[in-house]
Amino acid sequence: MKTWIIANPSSGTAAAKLDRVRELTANRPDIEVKVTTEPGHARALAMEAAAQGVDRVVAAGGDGTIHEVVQGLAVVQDRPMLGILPLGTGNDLARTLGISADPAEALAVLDHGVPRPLDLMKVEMGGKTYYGVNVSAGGFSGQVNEVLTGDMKSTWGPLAYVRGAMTVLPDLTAYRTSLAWDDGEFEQIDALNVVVANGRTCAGGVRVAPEADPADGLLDVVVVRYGSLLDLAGVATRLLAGDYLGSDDVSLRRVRKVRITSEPGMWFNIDGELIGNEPISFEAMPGALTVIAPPASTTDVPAAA
Ligand SMILES: Nc1ncnc2c1ncn2[C@@H]1O[C@H](COP(=O)(O)OP(=O)(O)OP(=O)(O)O)[C@@H](O)[C@H]1O
Repeated sequence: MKTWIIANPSSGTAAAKLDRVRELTANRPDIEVKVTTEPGHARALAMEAAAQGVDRVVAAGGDGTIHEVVQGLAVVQDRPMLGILPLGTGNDLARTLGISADPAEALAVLDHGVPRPLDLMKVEMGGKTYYGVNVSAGGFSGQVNEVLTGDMKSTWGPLAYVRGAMTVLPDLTAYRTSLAWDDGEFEQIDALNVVVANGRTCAGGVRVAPEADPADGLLDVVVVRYGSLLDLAGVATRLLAGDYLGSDDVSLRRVRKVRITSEPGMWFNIDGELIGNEPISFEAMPGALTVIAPPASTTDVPAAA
């Protein structure tokens, strides 16, 4: 079986781990390591792999790298299987799938793991199409994303999100939000944040969709209502503890499709990459990819550990 590892040398922990990956794969003629040279390169390499009949494409990097690889795989006809080798800061999709951040353990999954279906999210905004694989968030999360700099990420690591949230808190916005659900039903909510999730965590382990199943063919849509600051502090605490779905300010709906418009326009990110603040629509692509996951993947249990 032919495997390409597409590695992003600028991902959070690549400097420390990439040489180890090279070492571990040196005697494997079936595995080629391709190192990206610029943003967008991982997408092109994933498409090239498909064109050359490569069986498995391993995204070696963080969620941004997996996102780029997926942009390539989503648009080809014969999709290679996806593998994941976590070299990022947050590595959130790997957490959901139970893939270790240790290179030797993650590589072992390629030999001993099992192919599992993985849904994608087809996202449309401003006439452009994107494919999300982990989590898309708008509103408060988008505002945090806007203030996050590369420096903040390297200084704070997984805590960068909390640092960013502190910067944004004084500017909390109530978004008059319209949600059109797949059955045509329509809802209006004053929202602080909207999360559309395939995976369970973002920003390095924050459990924004603790019950999401990336193989159920559905999107978990979590809406946090705009409330008093006191309530929001409660939601934030419960969010970090992974039980915010129990809050009266938070609702979860599992759907195939949702279209979201808001006033003012919410800034949305997809898998951590900021895309814009125009109306946005999401549609699940059930089992669009096959991912190689550990035999006992965390998606077998209803909530993340
Ligand atoms: N060779 C490269 N040089 C510079 N940037 C790159 C290169 N290849 C990819 N990128 C960019 O790096 C960013 C992705 O980083 P990635 O998400 O993998 O790491 P991270 O931010 O440390 O991890 P995480 O998202 O899990 O916290 C993407 O925006 C991608 O476009």
